[in-house]
Amino acid sequence: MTADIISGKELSAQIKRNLSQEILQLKEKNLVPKLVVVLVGDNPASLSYVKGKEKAAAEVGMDSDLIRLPVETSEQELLSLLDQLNQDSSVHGILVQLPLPEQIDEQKVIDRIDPKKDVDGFHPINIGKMMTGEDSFLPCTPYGIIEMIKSKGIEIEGKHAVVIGRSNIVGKPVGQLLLNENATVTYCHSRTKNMREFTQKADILVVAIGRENYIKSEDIKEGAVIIDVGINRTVEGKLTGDVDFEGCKDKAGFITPVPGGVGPMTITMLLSNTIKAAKGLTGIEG
Ligand SMILES: Nc1nc(=O)c2c([nH]1)NC[C@@H]1CN(c3ccc(C(=O)N[C@@H](CCC(=O)O)C(=O)O)cc3)C=[N+]21
Repeated sequence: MTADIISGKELSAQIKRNLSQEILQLKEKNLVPKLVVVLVGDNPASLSYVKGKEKAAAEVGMDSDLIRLPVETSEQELLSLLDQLNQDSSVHGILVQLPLPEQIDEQKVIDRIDPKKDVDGFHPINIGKMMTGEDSFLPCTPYGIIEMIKSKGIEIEGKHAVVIGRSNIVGKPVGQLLLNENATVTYCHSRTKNMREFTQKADILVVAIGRENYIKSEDIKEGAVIIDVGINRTVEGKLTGDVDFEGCKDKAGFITPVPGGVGPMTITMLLSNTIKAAKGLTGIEG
């Protein structure tokens, strides 16, 4: 079998065309959705992601601001900035780029963002609503993954979905969203014994472990849907995922590439969430 490649780049381009249209309509009603990204420190990878977010916002005609703070910023300073942004009615979406320097408690920061402006979907209120299936901001990477699967008309209901990784930003929420779509979900992680017994049974395999070439063709089931969330830099500086793409592409039914897969979709869902926030905060519809 030769896998159908799910291009996050192409799907993103399609979705962004629709988002641009929606923003034009909102602008006619004097609403310009605005995203503020806060970056503490100067980690090069973080800076590169943040630039990607700004570029994507500009592409769809959204306003965005990047607030850069020095690496020695105190927790209190960051919390005060968030209070200001929460109060500022011109700001609809707030994203604090993670990870944060060690003197800052990430959970405290996430908890301080107004849940109505929490376009990352990391606030406990939004996580709770996601679990009960209420309308909420969905975390961007998991949301993008579900959209990628659905874009190919793949049925999720009744499928065995296996998630490798249990982080709060990817593993846990993607499992929850798959469960909301009526999949049977198994979580694997660093303490799982005989992980291959699980991965070989997966109809849908989501890999978010952060290790290059972790999943090889012998680890997957023929025809499976393989979603690669990994972003690893090789010694040569090349970007690769957690899946041996070349090895798996002749066995999988569907597979996502890195780059050009889940990454671009993460940014696109962030834009979508920011439009949702702008509409929710103002009551204006497109
Ligand atoms: N509060 C917060 N929210 C996040 O959403 C968040 C974060 N912190 N911290 C870091 C991770 C990582 N992340 C990526 C987004 C896009 C690409 C992406 O577009 N990648 C391109 C390649 C980009 C390149 O060449 O560097 C691709 O896969 O094709 C990657 C990674 C968002 N994150």
